[in-house]
Amino acid sequence: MNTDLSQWLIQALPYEVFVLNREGSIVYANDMFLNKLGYDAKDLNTLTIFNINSTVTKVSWAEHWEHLKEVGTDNFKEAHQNKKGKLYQVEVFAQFFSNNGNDWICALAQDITKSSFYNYLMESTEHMAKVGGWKLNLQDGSLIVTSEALKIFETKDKNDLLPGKVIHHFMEADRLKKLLSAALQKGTAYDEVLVIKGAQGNKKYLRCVAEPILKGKKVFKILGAYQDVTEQKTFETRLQLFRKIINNAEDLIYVYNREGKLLLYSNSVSTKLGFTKKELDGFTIYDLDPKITPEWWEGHFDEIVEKGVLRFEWLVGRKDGTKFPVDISANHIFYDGEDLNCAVIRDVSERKKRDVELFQALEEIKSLKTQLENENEYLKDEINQEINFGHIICQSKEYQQVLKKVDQVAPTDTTVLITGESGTGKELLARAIHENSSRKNRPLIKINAATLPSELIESELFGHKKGAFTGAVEDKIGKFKLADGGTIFLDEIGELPLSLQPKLLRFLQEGEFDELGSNKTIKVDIRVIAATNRDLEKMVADGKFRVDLYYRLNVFPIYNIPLRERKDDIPVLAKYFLEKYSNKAGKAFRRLSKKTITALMNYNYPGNIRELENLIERAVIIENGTTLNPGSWIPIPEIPAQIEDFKSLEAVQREHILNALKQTNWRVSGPKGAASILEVKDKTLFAKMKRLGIERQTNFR
Ligand SMILES: Nc1ncnc2c1ncn2[C@@H]1O[C@H](COP(=O)(O)OP(=O)(O)OP(=O)(O)O)[C@@H](O)[C@H]1O
Repeated sequence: MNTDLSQWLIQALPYEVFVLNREGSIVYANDMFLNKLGYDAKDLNTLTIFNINSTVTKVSWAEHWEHLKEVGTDNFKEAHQNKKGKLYQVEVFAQFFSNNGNDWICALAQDITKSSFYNYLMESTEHMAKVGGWKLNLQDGSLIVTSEALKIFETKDKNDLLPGKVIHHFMEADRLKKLLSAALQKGTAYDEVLVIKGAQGNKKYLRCVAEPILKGKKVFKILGAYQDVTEQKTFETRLQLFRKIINNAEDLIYVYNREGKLLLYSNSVSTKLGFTKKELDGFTIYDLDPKITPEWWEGHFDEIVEKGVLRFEWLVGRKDGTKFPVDISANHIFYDGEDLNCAVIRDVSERKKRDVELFQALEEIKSLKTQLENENEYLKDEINQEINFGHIICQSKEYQQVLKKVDQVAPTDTTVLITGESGTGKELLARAIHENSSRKNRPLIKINAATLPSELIESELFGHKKGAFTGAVEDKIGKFKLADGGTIFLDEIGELPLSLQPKLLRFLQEGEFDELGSNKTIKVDIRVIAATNRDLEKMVADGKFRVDLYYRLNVFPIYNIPLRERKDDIPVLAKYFLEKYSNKAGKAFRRLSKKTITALMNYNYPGNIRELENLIERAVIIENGTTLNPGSWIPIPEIPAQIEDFKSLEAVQREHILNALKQTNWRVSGPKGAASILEVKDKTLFAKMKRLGIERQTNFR
């Protein structure tokens, strides 16, 4: 090769060519070298390796020289610096020459800045975006894949990514197979997210994209990419899950900003409150709760921001205007540069209802407990009184008639008035009525108006509140409340003070009363049985008993006949009492002698059965043996029609006139008047009435 040709060749090569001597001086360089580094040919006298590569030192150059001398050639990458100081990357091919005792290194350098930077950039970007590319040439079947694509499939063999093989990485292999064959055969592009299984069995979501390139109608290349979107997908799935949780929540979930605008809400807000989503989308807190003012909201929002979370009770309104109680937990969230209020609202209607029910039940239990305690107290007192009820002894036809009435009225709720002399067994009848009624499992409460001081009767009957009067140091439950559900037995009703009669009347009419010192009306369900040994009709006539009350009580009267009018009962009663007191006293009496019975039958018993009972009790104490014979204890029969039994003339007249007036309904004059019946002049009768103090009791009739 001649010198010109070799010179031309060196200049024409697409490389920077330069020759260096042992000292590192550049003794020759082609134009490309000079141009690239910004030097002239005349600079070659002074230019050294140290000018173009600032990292080379004298020592490293000497080592490099020796190394090349030994190995002959070498290939490496370096950074060259141009005259202005700018660096660029080069790939160098260096060769050691020796000629006539002169040694040189000849180097060929190529600027690789562009290719290496873009490669680096591409690789880093692919890695950051987790995108691996591939290109399939259908002409020769060759496949090019990027290193990131291999990483995604966790393989080193690019052939693993050939269509026939890559499908096996996928969990839905058939899906990808279909997509690939459509791309290969018809040139159909695709962009889908599919799942592969990683080496550790972990799921990876891949976005698979393919872009076929066609020549005419024929597919000749396919460009594609796989992107690992597992993170996004997991995030997305989690987001969907959170959304689902929020939307399925029973609780109402709202997110508001400071202006009160509703930014987000759970489905329950719409379903529970009755607003459409369209309505809610434009809502503010003020639309949802018109009670809220901007000042309140501002203060509330500040408090949430300050405290992080606030819990409180509230009433939430539905679209139809109804409201329900809720527990609210309002949480502060700082999101996207903005303070938000995320409120979780729980409907507590059921709980509140249960609380009220529980409270009511507790109150009921409390009141039942007090009632039971009171009943218990009462019953204890009753037991101490040793009343012998349940043993109604009867043989006479007369008394059987009385008991028949008891049988008839017992099952009803009708008010009963038992009249009769003292000791005839009125209380026994009252108990028999109660025991044979549906109320028998509830108490029979007895109150005797004759045994109580009149000022205490009202509180005893109706109860009082603490402080109702001086001495009322605590609440007292009245007998009426105590008897709720059962029967009240008002013994000696004739003794009830006139002042209290209206209150009893109100109870009989309405079934309600007020406790003393309370304006709360109490309603109870009670059957009333009253008893008296007094002539109530006369008391009415005398203005001592209210006529309206009398009629209310006298719904079903039972007259308890005196013992002298049912003498057939004397033998059986006497035997019953003999056994009772004999047993009690530990005596041996078994029977009464005929004489005793005759003697007992001859007596009239003004004290009725109680008197007979007392007699036998006394006899058992005095006498001994198995048969009770007459003794000092036998009462002497009364002498009938004693002088003191006669009424005065005035009393007889008074009674006679009153009877006539009752007949005429207090009409004195006229053909149907009392004067006409009594065959006296009107004037005479008026005068007599005045003298005898007969006055119509207009307030009761
Ligand atoms: N048929 C009867 N069989 C057995 N004992 C009776 C009978 N009738 C009354 N007694 C008894 O006679 C006594 C007096 O009866 P009770 O107290 O019921 O009379 P009362 O009419 O209510 O008297 P008072 O009007 O004085 O209150 C009681 O011990 C009662 O048990």
